[in-house]
Formats: sequence, C-alpha cells, structure tokens
Amino acid sequence: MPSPKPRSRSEKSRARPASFFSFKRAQRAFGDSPSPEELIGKGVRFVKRIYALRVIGLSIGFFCVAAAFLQNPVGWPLWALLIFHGYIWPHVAYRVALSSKIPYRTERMNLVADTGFGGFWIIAMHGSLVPSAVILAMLSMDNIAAGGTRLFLRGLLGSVFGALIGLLLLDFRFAPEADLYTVVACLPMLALYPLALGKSTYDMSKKLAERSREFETVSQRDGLTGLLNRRYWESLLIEEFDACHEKKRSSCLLLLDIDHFKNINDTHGHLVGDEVLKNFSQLLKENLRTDDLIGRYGGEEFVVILQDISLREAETLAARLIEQVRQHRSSDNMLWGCTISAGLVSFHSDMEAHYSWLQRADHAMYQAKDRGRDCLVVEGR
Ligand SMILES: Nc1nc2c(ncn2[C@@H]2O[C@H](COP(=O)(O)OP(=O)(O)OP(=O)(O)O)[C@@H](O)[C@H]2O)c(=O)[nH]1
Repeated sequence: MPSPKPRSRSEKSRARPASFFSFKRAQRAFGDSPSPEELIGKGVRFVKRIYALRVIGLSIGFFCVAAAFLQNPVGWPLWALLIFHGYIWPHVAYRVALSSKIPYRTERMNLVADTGFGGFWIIAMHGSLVPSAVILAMLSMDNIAAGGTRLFLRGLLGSVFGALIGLLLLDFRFAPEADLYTVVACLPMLALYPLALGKSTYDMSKKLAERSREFETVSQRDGLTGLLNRRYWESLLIEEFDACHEKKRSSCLLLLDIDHFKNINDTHGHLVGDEVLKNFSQLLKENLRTDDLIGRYGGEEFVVILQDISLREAETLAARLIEQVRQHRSSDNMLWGCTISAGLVSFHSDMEAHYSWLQRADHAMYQAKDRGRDCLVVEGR
C-alpha cells in the first residue's frame, strides 16, 4: 500500500530522505578538498607573480650594487656573480620552481635564497649604508608580502647566512659611506620597485575580492533556478521579521507550490520537471517587484517576501501571478500544464517568530490545495 501523501511542509520535509540538503550534497556541488593538481596550479600563479617582480627588482637592484663596486672596486668573479644574480637567476629560479613538485614551496625557498644573496652583497659592498639599507628593505618587503612574518624572519636568517658566507670568502673592511653615484644608482630601486610590488599586491587582492564575491553569490543561490536558496532566504526572513517588529513595517509572505508536480516527473521525466521549475522561477522574477525576495524553499515549493506592501496590494500581485500561470497553461508548453496553489499572510505583531509567519503561510497554501488547487488563500484579512 502506498504511504499517505504528506499534508504539511513539516510532514513533507520529514518524508524527504535525510540527505536532502545534506553536507555531502553541498560538498559534491562545490567539489571535495582540492586535488594536488589544483594545489600545484595555485603555486604556479604565485611563482609567476614573484617571477615578474624578481625580474624587475633584480635588474634595477643590479645598479645599486654595481655603483658600490665602482666606488670600492672588486674582482671579476664578483662582477660575474652580480650579473648572474641580476639577469640570469630570476629565470633559473622560475624554471626550478616550475619544475618542482610543489612550486609554491620551492618559490618560498627561492625568496629566502634572494635574501642570502642580499646579505652577501652587503658584505661585498663593505657595508655601504645606502645600498645595503635599500636592498634589505626591498627584500624584507618582498618576503612579508609573499609569506608574512614567518617568511620575513626566515629571510632575515637568510641574509645573516649570506653575510657570513661573504665574511668567510671576502676581504671585508667596513666602509659605510656611499658616494653620490651610488646614492643616485639606488633611486630607481627605491622609486620603481615599491610601485611594482604595490601593483602586484593590488591586482591580487582585487582578484581575491572578486572570487569571494562570486563564492558568496554561489552560496546564496539555488543551483537549478538561480533563486535564493532556502538557508539564505530564511536568514532574510528573520531580518524582515525583525524589521517589521521594530519599524512597524507591513510586509507579506507568499508561499507557492506547483500542483501535481510529481505527475510531470512521472509522465515526462525529471529533465522536463527541471525545465518547469526553471520556467516558473523566471515567471516569478518577471511578475514580482525587483525588491521582492524570491526563494526556492525546496522541491516545487517557492517562497516570496513581499517587502513594505499592504495585504491588498500583495493579494493583487499574487492573484495576477496565478493568472499568468493559467495563461501559460493554455498558450504554450512552458509550464507543461501546471497550475499553482498559494498562501499569503501579512506580518502580524502577535507572531512569535519568523517560523510562525512561515507556518501560517504554509497553512494557507494547504488550504488552497484543499480547495481544489490553482487558487490563492489569504490569511488574516
Ligand atoms: N524534476 C525535479 N523534481 C523535483 C525536484 N525536487 C523535487 N522534485 C519532485 O517534486 C515532486 C513533489 O511531489 P509532491 O510533494 O507529491 O507534490 P505534488 O505532486 O506537486 O502534489 P501537490 O503538491 O499535492 O499538488 C516529487 O516527485 C519530487 O521528486 C527537482 O529539483 N527537480
């Protein structure tokens, strides 16, 4: 014997399988935890961003050190190393990071290696103050922007390590004064590098903000119809309930249910059923006001918060909507012959909470079903 048909929303939701809106379902929709490939993809973007910055920073940083080398001459091996670091290392670091298993991690090591070079150049310049300060400041800025305090501290250690190697290999004598050429050679680094870093950080935060906006939208919408999903819509109902209480606003709640929707699925299949749900959602959007909050409550049930409206106006709006559905029934196949039953309730200060409002609308809608469907029942007139 078939089980009796549920007669109220609470019965309906109890009748649904427990996993109807379950976490697993959401996980499937948004994907499980990222695969290693996805992680590597993120690392690649990071490597590319740092590559561009390194090419700019080291190619102009070259002149700071070169000017100090001209002031206090050094041998060809140091010049060769400087050219390597300024113009070859950025490409080597890029290749090494991209060909590693986890580019993100390798790139962080490359950043620490940069600070090692920095410490070494400070010793090679005999502690020339201006270029040393510029190099340290730029490297620290890089590390803090790329990896926060932790990478900054690692970078400091890297600089100390590089300086120790310099002290071991080079004949260091402290000569802090920088001549005018050296100071001038440091200016491009001071002026241009912060611009490049600032631009790169700004672009990244803009992208992040866009992503978070996209995610927010996805998490508030029903996947099939694009209407507000049940969870988000219910949070808006709570807000509306409070606003009605505090500001003595008059708003109405409209609950709509497609009649005999199961027959559509059974006769024409679920794809047609989905099409009907989408078309009906479109009809709702077209026939309601732009600030009405339309949600899909589940299955073939829809809910609308009609803000700041008298019951009479809301009734006209709802009746027009039902009429529109009827017209589609005879004129085309958009709704495959479906009709709707609706319950309308205006806010009343004696309501205990938002769910009391919802329960009354639910009750009104089921009265409409009992009256033979394809009609509107208004409660609390
Ligand atoms: N195609 C499709 N069907 C759905 C979806 N969600 C729920 N349903 C179906 O909607 C049907 C709802 O059936 P019932 O609750 O019996 O309601 P009904 O047939 O409209 O009957 P009344 O409400 O009494 O007029 C069930 O067959 C569900 O499987 C969906 O996203 N897509």
